[in-house]
Formats: sequence, C-alpha cells, structure tokens
Amino acid sequence: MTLPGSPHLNRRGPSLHLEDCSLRELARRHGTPLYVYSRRAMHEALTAYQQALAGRDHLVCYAMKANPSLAVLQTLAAAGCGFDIVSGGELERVLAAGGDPGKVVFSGVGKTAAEMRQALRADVMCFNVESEAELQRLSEVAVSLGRRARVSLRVNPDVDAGTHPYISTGLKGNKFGIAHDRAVAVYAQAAALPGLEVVGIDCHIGSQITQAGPYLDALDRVLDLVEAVEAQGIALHHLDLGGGLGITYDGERPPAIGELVTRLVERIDARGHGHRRILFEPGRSLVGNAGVLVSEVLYLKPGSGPGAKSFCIVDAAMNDLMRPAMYEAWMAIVACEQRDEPAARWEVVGPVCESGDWLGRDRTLAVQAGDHLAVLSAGAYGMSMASNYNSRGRAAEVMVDGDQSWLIRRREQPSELHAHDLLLPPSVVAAG
Ligand SMILES: Cc1ncc(COP(=O)(O)O)c(C=O)c1O
Ligand SMILES: N[C@@H](CCCC[NH3+])C(=O)O
Repeated sequence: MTLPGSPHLNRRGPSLHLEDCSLRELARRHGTPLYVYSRRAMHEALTAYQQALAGRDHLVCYAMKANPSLAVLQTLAAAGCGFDIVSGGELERVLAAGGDPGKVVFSGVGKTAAEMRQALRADVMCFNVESEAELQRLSEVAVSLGRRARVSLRVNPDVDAGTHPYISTGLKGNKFGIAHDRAVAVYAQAAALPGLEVVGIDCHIGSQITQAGPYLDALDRVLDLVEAVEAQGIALHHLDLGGGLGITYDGERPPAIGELVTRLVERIDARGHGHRRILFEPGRSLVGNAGVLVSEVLYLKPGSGPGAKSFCIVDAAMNDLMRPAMYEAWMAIVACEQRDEPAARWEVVGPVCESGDWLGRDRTLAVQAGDHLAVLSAGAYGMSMASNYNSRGRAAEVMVDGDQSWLIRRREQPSELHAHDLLLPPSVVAAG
C-alpha cells in the first residue's frame, strides 16, 4: 500500500512508523489524540526551498500559522529559516523559540497599533502592509517610537489560485492585499510617509495551490508593478512571492518545491529582476506532510438496514483537526496496526456533539475498538486550528527524529481549560 504524506511514514510488518518510531508505541506512551511530527521531513522540505534558491540572496520565511509549535520553530530557525507572522502572539513564539526577529515578515490585514509597536521594538525585518489605512497607522506608530518601519506592500494580483474558496486570497473579492490598480499610487504614498522605508513587494494568492500557472501569472503581474513603481523612483529591494504550495492529500500532484521555485526564479531572471532578494512564505509545504494525528478507536457502531452508515468513533475530533469539518477536506486515514480481517466501510467520527464532527467519510478500514488510526498529512493547520470546544483539552504533540522522540507539548488538562474563567462574586449569586 502506498501511503500519501510524509516520505518518512512506513510500515514495518503490520506496524505503522514515522521515521523509526512506532506510532502505536508513541500512542501508548503519551496517550491519544496525539500529533506526531517528523523532523527529517521538515528539514528536507526546507532544504528543497533553500537549494533551489542557492547562490542568490534569499530568505525562506515559514508561515508559522501552519504549525506554531516552539519545537517546530526551533527546528526551522536552526536551519536558517525566517518567519512569516500574523500576530503579536506569533512574534512572541518566534522569540521564545530563539528565532531571529531580523528574519521576520509581519503579514495580516488587521495589525493593531500595539502589535505594530511590539514588532517595531523587536526590529522585525519588514511589515507586509495590506491597506492604505494600515500604512498611515504604521507610519504614525513608527514616528511615535522614533523609528522607521521597513515596509513592503502586499498586492492583490487578481489571479485565481484554483483552490478552495475559503483559502483563496489573491482575487479582487478577497479581503487581502492592495488592489493591483491602486498599488503604484499607494507606493507613492508610502514613500512620502515619515515613519516608513519602502523595501519590497509581496503577494500571496492562496493556499493548497497545486499548479505552477497561477504563481507565474501572479509573478508577472507583480513584476509589472515593480517596473512601474521603480519608474517613479521608488526602489524595491526584495520580491516576496508568498506561500501556498499544496501537498498531496488525495492524489493531487502539486509541483515539487524545487521545480516550482526554479520555474519562478527562471521567470524572474528572464525579466531582468535576478538581482533582487527573493522571499518565500511557505507554511503547509514545509510541515504538512511531516505530521500525523494518531487516535484510538473507542467504539464501533455498525449500521443495520439498507443505507445505514457504520460509525467508527475515535477519540480525536473536529476540535483537534478542523479541516474535514471546515473545508470538507479529505485526509487519508490508515490503521496503525494492520489486521488480517476483512475491511468494512466506516464513517470515522469524533466524540464532539456536532453532526459535522467527522474526520473521514466512507473509509475502508479493518479495525477493532482499542486500535489506533492515523490521519495523514496533518502537520499543517491541524494543531494550529485546534480548539477547546466541548471543553476538550488539546492534544499532546511529539517530534521524532530517527528512533528518538520527544514530547513537545503536554496534553491540556481539564483544570487548565477553565483556569482563565472568573466566578461571579458569591453575593451576586446568592441574591439570585
Ligand atoms: C500571508 C500568508 N503567507 C503565507 C501563507 C502560507 O500559506 P501555505 O500554508 O498555504 O503555504 C499564508 C496562508 O495561506 C498567508 O496568509
Ligand atoms: N487553514 C487552511 C489554510 C489557510 C491558509 C491561511 N493563510 C487549511 O487548512 O487548509
């Protein structure tokens, strides 16, 4: 059986391993639901970007919203990676993991003044500004601190990334970026503001993109703008081409990292922009296939009668992995321990009180209660989108490297979940 997802996922006899670690053993040791990540898979993905950009001024800024675990950030930072952040909380995480703020780009449509101050004090490399109003605010904040903010404008190239509408960001109707036809004028405004220093241009057209075409179209639109902006005497040092490269969940065939980057760089060179610094902001393609979510089968509830569905109830739920419920995303589910018995078709669902709480529909699996199942390609937008719905503590996380493994996040305990709640004063309660 070929397993989509991490190249480091493998079967030894009946037993599913990530690198050299048995997932069932990890589940026994740390409990379930459990996220497990391969350090090698992350390193290899980052190296693919870095190698395709070798010999030119570049920086890969990991879009940490995909997976903000400190150990993941630490792993990537140590390998030379910068970060794409979208909040002050993410900046704190970068710093806590030992990341370099000088390699941070700050994206997002709704940066608050407090977040701007925090990022200016940390001296982040650049702000990707997404509106004219934000540009004004950032200049004021920088002036009030006696600083200048380095900025690049995130332009919206109006290109269809060909992905799920919820994760497409580069179309006119999306909230992201500055409209292509406004960009030259907004650059002129930026250059005239006292608190800003224009350093680059940015675009990010969406996520889980599986073709090179939309990237090349967006790049051409961005390079047209670069030429128009520079014709006005405003220098742009870097080109930030965003993230968005897809991974294989269900037979998709996205271009390999090296192949996509090489095609983009060739186009940049061909258009005479090869001297510029190149940035990418990948999230999913760095960590998605590095991770799995392991759960235990709690109960089997076979359907009876025509059309009845059979439910395989596991201890992971939509609060642990939102993607199937939120986007109807298909993610492969495999048994951690293969059984010889005949397989049956199951709806793989969690314990949360919602009919939309499913991880996989109509999956063919040979399972018994007590077995473990792994949802594959769960390293990106898995734990990072987890919630405490139904007062469920978030899962534990483990990193593996070869035959070594480390717990990198403790399972949340019930008492921690209400630790921020405040009771009303007893007098109020007594008064009825
Ligand atoms: C500004 C920005 N950069 C980079 C990314 C990373 O996207 P992906 O995980 O699809 O590579 C995102 C999310 O789509 C984003 O919003
Ligand atoms: N959360 C989305 C990706 C969002 C990208 C945000 N910039 C997913 O799981 O596919």
